[in-house]
Amino acid sequence: MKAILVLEDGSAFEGKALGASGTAWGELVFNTGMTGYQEVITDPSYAGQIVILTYPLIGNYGTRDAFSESQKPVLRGVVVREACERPPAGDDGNLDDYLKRCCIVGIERVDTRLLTKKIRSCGVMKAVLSTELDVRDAREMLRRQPELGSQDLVKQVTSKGVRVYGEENGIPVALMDFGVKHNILRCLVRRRCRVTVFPADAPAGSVLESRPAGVLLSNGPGDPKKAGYAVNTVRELLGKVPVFGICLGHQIMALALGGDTYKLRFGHRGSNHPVRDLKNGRVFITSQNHGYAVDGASLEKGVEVTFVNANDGTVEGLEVPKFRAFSVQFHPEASPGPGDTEYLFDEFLKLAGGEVRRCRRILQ
Ligand SMILES: NC(=O)CC[C@H](N)C(=O)O
Repeated sequence: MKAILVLEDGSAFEGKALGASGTAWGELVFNTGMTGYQEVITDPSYAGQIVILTYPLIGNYGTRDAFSESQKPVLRGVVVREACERPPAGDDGNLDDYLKRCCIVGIERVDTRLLTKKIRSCGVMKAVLSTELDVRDAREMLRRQPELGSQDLVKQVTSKGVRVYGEENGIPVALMDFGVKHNILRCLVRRRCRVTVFPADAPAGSVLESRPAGVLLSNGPGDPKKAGYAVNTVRELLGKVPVFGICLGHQIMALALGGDTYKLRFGHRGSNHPVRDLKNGRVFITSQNHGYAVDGASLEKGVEVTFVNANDGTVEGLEVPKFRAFSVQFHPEASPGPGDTEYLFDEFLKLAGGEVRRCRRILQ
């Protein structure tokens, strides 16, 4: 079956249908990771987006439940050069079957290099991916769609109620779920945390009532400014309990501290983005997936920049010693990508552990 991809700039591409049939529109972005396609496809931060996977062969080691970063993918579509039809035996099906099962439309046999270069020079844009429409109808549909940045996508992916993970007597950590990737939970549980997951609109009072030793602000989709309710909550939490923000959590923390965020032209999405630790000059290779960034010039005194992107100099990390709070734009939980910065969970637990000791002293 044939599929088409029509871009906001009027260009149209024809390829072979991959996954479910149907029509989807979204913001067209690209991810440069060579592996980890299932983790990318199931990352809730891609809500509302059609993702081009730039590595030319995708699906070559099949799919497995264990690779998923959420219950089900919420991205709108997938674009690849070539999808492997017959991955090695023992996997839970090929990419085509997987996307069909998840009702996600895709397209293959399109020039992903050309598409990526287009986005790199013109910036991210809206696109329609369809197995049903002709190019004219797809263009017409595209004209009627709102800007993605105008929507609160966190509401669509956050958990509905409070959930608890990990051992009963573990370090109590509260997690604000803006669209959390499973591996963040795994990284905490592996470190003997008892994680209480709160919906994005939970009030600060309820979070503090769980007596957390630290609060983790998760990754998530969309423009951080559209989650104003979460910014207010984080403003109330700061200073009362150690805070660690990851990606959207980092951006929300920056807004809560009075800073500003802006949209990048085409974002950072991939598994090999170098960041420089400003404390010691060390460079780490990180996993990234973001379209917005914190404006370094907007930060008030007392808010320190800890990491910068070694490619474009954008802000990659913040620290506020007086609030025992820090945050990173990249993904220390990786999945996909290198685990170089997983040590940041240990740093967080050192801050939180301090809190546990402090609480014990007060209780004695
Ligand atoms: N992975 C994330 O948390 C992404 C954060 C935000 N939605 C952005 O695109 O910048």
